[in-house]
Amino acid sequence: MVEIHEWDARDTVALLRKPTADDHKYSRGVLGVRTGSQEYPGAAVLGVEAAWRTGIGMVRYLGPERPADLVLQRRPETVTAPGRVQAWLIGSGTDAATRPAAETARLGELLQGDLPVVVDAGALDLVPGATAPLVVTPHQSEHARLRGLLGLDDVTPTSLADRIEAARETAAAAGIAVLLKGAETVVAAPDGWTAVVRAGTGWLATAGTGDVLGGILGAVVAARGAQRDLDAAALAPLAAAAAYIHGHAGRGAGPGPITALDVAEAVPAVIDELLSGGDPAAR
Ligand SMILES: NC(=O)C1=CN([C@@H]2O[C@H](COP(=O)(O)OP(=O)(O)OC[C@H]3O[C@@H](n4cnc5c(N)ncnc54)[C@H](OP(=O)(O)O)[C@@H]3O)[C@@H](O)[C@H]2O)[C@@H](O)CC1
Ligand SMILES: Nc1ncnc2c1ncn2[C@@H]1O[C@H](COP(=O)(O)OP(=O)(O)O)[C@@H](O)[C@H]1O
Repeated sequence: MVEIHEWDARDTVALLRKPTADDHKYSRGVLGVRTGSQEYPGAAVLGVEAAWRTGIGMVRYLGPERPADLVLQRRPETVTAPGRVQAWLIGSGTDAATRPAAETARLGELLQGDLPVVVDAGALDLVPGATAPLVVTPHQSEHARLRGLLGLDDVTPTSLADRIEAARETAAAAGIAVLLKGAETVVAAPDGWTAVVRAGTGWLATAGTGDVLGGILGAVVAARGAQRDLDAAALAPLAAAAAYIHGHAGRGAGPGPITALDVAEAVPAVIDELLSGGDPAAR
């Protein structure tokens, strides 16, 4: 019988860290971001906004010019010069079919590196063969495509039990952490550790909320990566924490219709509540 961890507020706060008098921006974590494209520039803005709102020392945005301009308009604190980072976020707002060869080569280097990488959307095709510690964030259709690339059955399971089984199989086969998005988010580590996160609201089913999740997760990983080395097994609980924060930010952004940017803006209140000993699920 597979043990499934029901992820909660206490699990999440255990992975967060309040800045202290000893901190400076590099010790709090630096996230490198290569997201967005000519076709989907907004995804870059959403991910960068969410990363900043999650609480991080620095975000370096190193994507194309059009999204970079929009990112800087929204968040002038974003650094666009290359330099030291502790984690990468790639793929949101990109399409593998139109990705320039130079970008494929650059992403390939990151995926063969030592730093943890959050892989979303249009970079999921690069997962097979990658050796860096990875956490992938597919929705159901992206997960089915990824499984096909990995030589696994191209299934699109719908029941929770089947989604759990599929996510676990993908994680074990590729040696990566898998965050399978949905109303109930499933997180699986390559060693079999599995969690379900039930934190969201149906209002999250709106364009760009997955890009926001990528930014939250990137920031959580970079913050933790600034403290210690992370392997794929260590990335799975961080993914569950990010999904928990994201779901409760979605709830907090409501009660009514919400946009993806609303979700990013609601993240600080969730983190403050968690670090103050509160339980957003009790609201
Ligand atoms: N403002 C911006 O810049 C934004 C940019 N974005 C960027 O757009 C890019 C394309 O991402 P995408 O998810 O729209 O397209 P893609 O994976 O090709 O979908 C193909 C098929 O998959 C399904 N499907 C989709 N979602 C599902 C779900 N949650 N759960 C289950 N199934 C789902 C659905 O199939 P159906 O169910 O209709 O048969 C759909 O037809 C990507 O880079 C992303 O980051 C977006 O984030 C929006 C905001
Ligand atoms: N019905 C729902 N209930 C709760 N959360 C949902 C629901 N539908 C989608 N979500 C969440 O919203 C996000 C959508 O991500 P994604 O499908 O990648 O959208 P996009 O590509 O537009 O950013 C995921 O975090 C997912 O878990």
